[in-house]
Amino acid sequence: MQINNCQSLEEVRHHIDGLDDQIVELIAARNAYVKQAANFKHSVEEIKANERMEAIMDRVRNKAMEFGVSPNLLTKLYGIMIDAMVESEISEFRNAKSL
Ligand SMILES: C=C(O[C@@H]1C=C(C(=O)O)C=C[C@H]1O)C(=O)O
Repeated sequence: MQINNCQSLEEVRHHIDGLDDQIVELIAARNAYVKQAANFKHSVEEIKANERMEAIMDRVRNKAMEFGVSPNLLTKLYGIMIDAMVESEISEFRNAKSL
């Protein structure tokens, strides 16, 4: 991704706002796929998929280091995000079962 050399605070904030819009859209898309994962699982225990979570954390921490961002920040952000998405996957799973 190209990073512009900004000439004003307004320009900096314009880029930040644009990136925030994309981040929110990406999080919503990610959550939509996580919910679909419920279709392929058979129990709440299976939904939690701890091994997969750990693999994601490793991958994201490595990616963070590649891009010069704190791996601990990414661990915290992903921890919060995955916990919330697992909850939405569990709701999806329970709704599908009660149909
Ligand atoms: C989407 C899945 O289910 C859950 C949600 C995950 C995620 O948010 O990436 C990862 C593992 C599971 O906790 C999956 O098993 O792949």
